[in-house]
Amino acid sequence: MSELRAFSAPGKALLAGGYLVLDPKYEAFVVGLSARMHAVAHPYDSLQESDKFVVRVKSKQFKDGEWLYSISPKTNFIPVSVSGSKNPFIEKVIANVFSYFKPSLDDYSSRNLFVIDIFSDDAYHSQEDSVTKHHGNRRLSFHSHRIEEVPKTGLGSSAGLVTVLTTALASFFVPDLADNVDKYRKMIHNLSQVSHCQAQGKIGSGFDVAAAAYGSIKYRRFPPALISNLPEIGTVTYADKLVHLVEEVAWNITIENNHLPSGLVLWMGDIKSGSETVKLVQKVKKWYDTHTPDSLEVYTELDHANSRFMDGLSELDRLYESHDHYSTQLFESIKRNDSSCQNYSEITHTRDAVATIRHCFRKITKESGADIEPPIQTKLLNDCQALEGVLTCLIPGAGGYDAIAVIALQDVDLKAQTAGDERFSKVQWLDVSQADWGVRKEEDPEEYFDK
Ligand SMILES: Nc1ncnc2c1ncn2[C@@H]1O[C@H](COP(=O)(O)OP(=O)(O)O)[C@@H](O)[C@H]1O
Ligand SMILES: C[C@@](O)(CCOP(=O)(O)OP(=O)(O)O)CC(=O)O
Repeated sequence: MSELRAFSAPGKALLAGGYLVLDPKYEAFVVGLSARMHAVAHPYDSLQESDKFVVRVKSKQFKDGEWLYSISPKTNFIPVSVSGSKNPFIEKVIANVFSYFKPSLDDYSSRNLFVIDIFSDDAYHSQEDSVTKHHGNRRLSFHSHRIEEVPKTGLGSSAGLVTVLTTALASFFVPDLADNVDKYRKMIHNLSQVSHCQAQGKIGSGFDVAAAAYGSIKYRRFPPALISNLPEIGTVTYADKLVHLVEEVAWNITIENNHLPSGLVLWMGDIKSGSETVKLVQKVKKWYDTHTPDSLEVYTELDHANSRFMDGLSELDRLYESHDHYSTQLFESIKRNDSSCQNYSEITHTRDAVATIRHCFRKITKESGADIEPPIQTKLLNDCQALEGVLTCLIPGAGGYDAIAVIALQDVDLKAQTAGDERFSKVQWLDVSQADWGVRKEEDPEEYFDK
């Protein structure tokens, strides 16, 4: 490509289906966020040598944020770090995009250097030890530490990175990609799932990658064996098997557009102290296996409550759009958040479903030792639930100590309501909102750079 082009992919919040979504039996609801990961692909450049490709990925907001990989058809597209500095997510994206397109060096002689800049929005990382600077027309935070050392807020930075980098790198091989992201969305999604799984060590359900590719969705995962059955990267059969998996195989996945009701918005509260998803998942799995058949009953109850929660939100969405007397009264009653809410089945259905979800998670917390909704979070959520304009609130994703998610009317200001209130002193409201759209082209790539 002879032109600069920019893409972005959203962060995520898993509102329903934590833990269950690891099993293809259950559906989850994940919301795409306004915090986005960006990749700007530069025009083709050339190396002195013509016996390899080089991919240079720069992430200048982080100390030492530059990774240089060489890659060649002669070694079956195994990326080799040139600078010595490695980033597993970037490495797997390069391996898979090259294995998928199998470019020949002859076709790319004198345009075999691909340069991509990564930019990430503030909400992904703790802003301590960072300086905000204007960069082109954008305000970006620059950190004094390496990417691995900067605390995360849990919005899915690696999934955003993998998805947007896959898109940007693929645009070197697909001339019409930049103007047709939709046409290539499934390919981008499937390739990104493969790379993310390989880099992460095959732990996750892939909901974060699916949200990065598609935005707010109802999601059911693919069978994990699809990816674990691939041969090793660099083996002679890898590229063909990858193409077959991305293009031909039925993934048996559910991805359906789904969003928060109009008139309601998401608030994400960051609680600074983090939780480790991998450890929580291990404890929950152990609890599940040692508590059958009761654990299956809890999962079934959770699954039904998740569906009722999603249905309740859809009902509220339909009502909001109707703008009739009933719906106006209903939304005013959420605004007051007083006993009148009891008169509206749409509100009580949604709240009862969330109460059941939270009850089940507290039960699992107690029996497994995995702090999904520990008492301190219960108290915080109960305090949030009583705020003006709040429909409902819960712990997103794997839960733990790191975040809360609140669904509230669009014109209430939780920041102002909770300011100076000791009960909320640990909560930092993130500057994010729901944003339904998945990976997409950004119209003005020049605006990322100083003129
Ligand atoms: N802006 C970025 N630039 C380069 N690499 C990034 C960036 N954001 C995330 N990563 C990669 O993703 C890793 C974090 O992934 P992970 O632990 O899965 O966190 P998350 O839950 O936010 O996805 C980082 O250590 C780094 O390798
Ligand atoms: C337990 C889970 O079902 C949900 C975890 O959701 P989080 O949003 O907490 O995830 P991380 O950002 O990876 O920490 C695991 C999964 O589905 O991958």
